[in-house]
Amino acid sequence: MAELADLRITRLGEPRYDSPLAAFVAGRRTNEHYVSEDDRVLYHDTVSDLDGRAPDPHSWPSFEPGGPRRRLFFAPTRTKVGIVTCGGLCPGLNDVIRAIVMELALHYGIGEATGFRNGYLGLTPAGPDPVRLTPEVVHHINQHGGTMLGTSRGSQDAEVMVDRLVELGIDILFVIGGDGSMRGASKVVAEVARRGLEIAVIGVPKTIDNDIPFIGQSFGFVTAFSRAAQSISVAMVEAQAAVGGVGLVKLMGRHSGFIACYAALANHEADFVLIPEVPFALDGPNGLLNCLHQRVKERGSAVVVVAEGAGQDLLELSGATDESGNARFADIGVHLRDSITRYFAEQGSALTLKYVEPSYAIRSVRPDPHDAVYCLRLAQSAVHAGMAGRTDMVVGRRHNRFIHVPISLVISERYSVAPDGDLWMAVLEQTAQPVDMTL
Ligand SMILES: Nc1ncnc2c1ncn2[C@@H]1O[C@H](COP(=O)(O)OP(=O)(O)OP(=O)(O)O)[C@@H](O)[C@H]1O
Ligand SMILES: O=P(O)(O)OC[C@H]1O[C@](O)(CO)[C@@H](O)[C@@H]1O
Ligand SMILES: [Mg+2]
Repeated sequence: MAELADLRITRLGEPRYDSPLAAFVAGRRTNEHYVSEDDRVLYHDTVSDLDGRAPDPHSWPSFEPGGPRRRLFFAPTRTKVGIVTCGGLCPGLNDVIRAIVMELALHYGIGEATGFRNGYLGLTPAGPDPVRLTPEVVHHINQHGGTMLGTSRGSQDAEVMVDRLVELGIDILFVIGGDGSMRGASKVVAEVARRGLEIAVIGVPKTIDNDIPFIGQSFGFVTAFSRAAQSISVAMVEAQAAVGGVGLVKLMGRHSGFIACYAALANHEADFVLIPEVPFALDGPNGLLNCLHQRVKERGSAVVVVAEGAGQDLLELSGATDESGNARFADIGVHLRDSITRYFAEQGSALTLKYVEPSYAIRSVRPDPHDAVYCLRLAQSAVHAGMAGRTDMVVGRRHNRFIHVPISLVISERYSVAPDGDLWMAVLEQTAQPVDMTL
């Protein structure tokens, strides 16, 4: 839960220039489709959340709304902008890059941006040279998945990165990345502030895992779980056609099981969903093996969906990490495949197990139309925020309104599936798996 003070957005200074969009924005008042720039978007959305609060709504926790401002901190046409994409791929990265460049060009008269290549590495002397991003260069990039700028993991020194921004005269840096990238962005902000510079850092939060808090939903997530749902359908068709058919689908989701839950709910085909947030046992009456065996006996086949971070307590962890310090998990998919095979053999039951792991296929694709629109609108919000001199923030959407969220907040915790929440309840209702699979 955040309080009003946690939701304040940092400004580089007083706005100095009239926006080319001023006439368009002037006179608009908050309504169901738009939030005026002087208004705020409430954090809470239930009556009980507001019980006991002071009567003045201005004291309630609320977000600064996204959108164009009448006055700008940076001069239209003269501002220098950098863009970087970091961390794992996600559907829509190219859409965000394209929309930032187009918004800068079309509305603010800024004809080009600097694209830093291969993530934060591109902001250091050891990295590849930056590229010029013009409307012509980015025009068709949204037709492809991935990122035209490339990406990377691995830590870079904030002082070195700020040196590079100063050297190139960058006024606004757009960081398109996940939780790790936002931690990196926060260090860049701190270094910029330490030197007393006027460089804005604006995040566009990206992760197919949907594990970033306070932003509503991350772009690319809908596309990713839609692709994952196709793999579940594949597993179901294979399982149904086989004798003692079991479809086992392993999906991405390091710490948060949103992809597994949504993909499973999408077409009602999963019998068991296993996620990092909810422990399960293999053995025992409610353990996966017995329940799965029963389900196959009753229905002829079954489908198990497992997120990569689920059931790690059942495995031996190596303690290894990737270049960014993220834990490298033991392979729960292979462990389940072997355990199920052994158990069915012990029971003398027929088993045809089809193991499906879509892996990168769910995140390297271009976004579905829903995500493409979301990418575009997040990018436009990010540009408006940067031009108005906001910094140390990311864009998001809450209650269907675009908002500004301090970076400190989005890196303060991880968003995950609540075991007592609506989403997990929906999964339990749809799969009819035991509520507690550890008993
Ligand atoms: N605590 C941190 N401080 C500074 N930089 C960080 C920190 N954590 C991560 N970074 C940097 O941010 C970049 C991306 O981080 P990471 O590889 O964890 O991906 P991410 O942004 O979390 O995206 P995703 O989890 O969706 O793949 C890397 O270059 C990494 O070194
Ligand atoms: O193999 P890579 O590129 O490090 O990415 C894998 C990780 O990235 C994520 O998709 C998050 O972007 C995780 O779910 C997954 O474990
Ligand atoms: Mg991450």
